[in-house]
Amino acid sequence: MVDEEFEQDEEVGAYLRRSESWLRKFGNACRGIKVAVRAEVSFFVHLFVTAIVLVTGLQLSLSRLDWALLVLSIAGVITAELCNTAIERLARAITGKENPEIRDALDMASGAVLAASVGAAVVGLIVLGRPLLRMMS
Ligand SMILES: Nc1ncnc2c1ncn2[C@@H]1O[C@H](COP(=O)(O)OP(=O)(O)OP(=O)(O)O)[C@@H](O)[C@H]1O
Repeated sequence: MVDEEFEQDEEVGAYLRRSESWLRKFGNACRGIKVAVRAEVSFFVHLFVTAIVLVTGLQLSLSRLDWALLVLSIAGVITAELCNTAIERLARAITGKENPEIRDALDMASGAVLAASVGAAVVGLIVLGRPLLRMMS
């Protein structure tokens, strides 16, 4: 009986510890986003463009699929920008000297942001272009 209660307490304790660790991971992830938004001017540009796209989308009667595409594209750009910022931080922490491998890594990370941004711009044009023209004509 005492053993059973002890086992149950252990299980509850392990469950609480797991939840705490998930909460901590979530907190760390939010902190990462906050640090990146404060440190990178380009984040403000992305957030500004995101706000314009969302407000424009709300004016037009977009389908659920259109909204899904817009949200996915925005998330893709923000994800690429976060990875780029993280790689820049790591590069700075590793060395302040010129290094061809670091140059390649930084340029690839910038390429990821470029690819995600071009993709998002194309999706934005496809999704918002026609309804915007219809609204203006
Ligand atoms: N340690 C390094 N060794 C070699 N090349 C580097 C190094 N640090 C930066 N570079 C080169 O300089 C470019 C700009 O790097 P930097 O980290 O200053 O990015 P940034 O201009 O702040 O870009 P972003 O606007 O994305 O923040 C890199 O893409 C890379 O080509």
